[in-house]
Amino acid sequence: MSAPTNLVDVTSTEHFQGLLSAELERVSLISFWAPWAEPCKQMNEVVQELAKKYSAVLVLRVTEAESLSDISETFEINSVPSFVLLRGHTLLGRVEGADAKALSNAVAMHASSPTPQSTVTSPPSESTLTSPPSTAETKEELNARIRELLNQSKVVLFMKGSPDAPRCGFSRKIVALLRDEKVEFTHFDILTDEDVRQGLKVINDWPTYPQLIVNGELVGGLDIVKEMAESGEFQGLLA
Ligand SMILES: N[C@@H](CCC(=O)N[C@@H](CS)C(=O)NCC(=O)O)C(=O)O
Repeated sequence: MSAPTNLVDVTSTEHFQGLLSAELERVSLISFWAPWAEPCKQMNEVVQELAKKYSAVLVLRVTEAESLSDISETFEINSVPSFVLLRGHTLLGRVEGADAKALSNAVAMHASSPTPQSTVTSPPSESTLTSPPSTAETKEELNARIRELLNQSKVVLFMKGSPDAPRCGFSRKIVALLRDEKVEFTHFDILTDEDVRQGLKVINDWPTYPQLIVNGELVGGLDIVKEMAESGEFQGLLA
């Protein structure tokens, strides 16, 4: 039996990011599984059936492996099987354990419609051709707002969630690092504002979060800050 084309085995973090970022409006089901875990076998079949039934949903299988541990950590996966539903990068829901019914219900709730879906995109409706409502923020206004956020304090962390309740493993790690280094910082939760989330990526030419800002300028994400802290360069930057 050939696998449906919307069912993809993730091979690396970059592969995963690329697939998710390709269509930010698409619903994805991420299946975290391991070949050694018996309950995953049965759930793999359920996942395959769901992929067939909802061809508009992108189904990504993440096998438990060191090379993919960043992905599991981001979604705070502690056991397999576990499932996460996203729209683009936004979390819609999660199901833990081999609960076929809960998984089917969750997918049914968020998937727009079962297959067959037309692959032809319908022409934009009239309303999408008109200019945005006057209340919408212009690009200039958004950029000005982002500039203010960048300069709200000497050290600003753009992260997912808050320092006390991070919603991504990378954000959690950078908060721990800043706390270890006894750095005072303010934060902005990019999950609360999609415009800032996407706009800041462009301004800083940096595709991911966390983003650490010192004196209004991007220092980097977790990897860069970690390296700088290890070499002592980071402490110098704050002096
Ligand atoms: N290696 C990166 C990891 C950060 C990362 O991959 N973040 C992802 C997942 S949390 C991200 O922000 N993706 C874009 C988005 O969610 O908008 C770092 O050093 O900061």
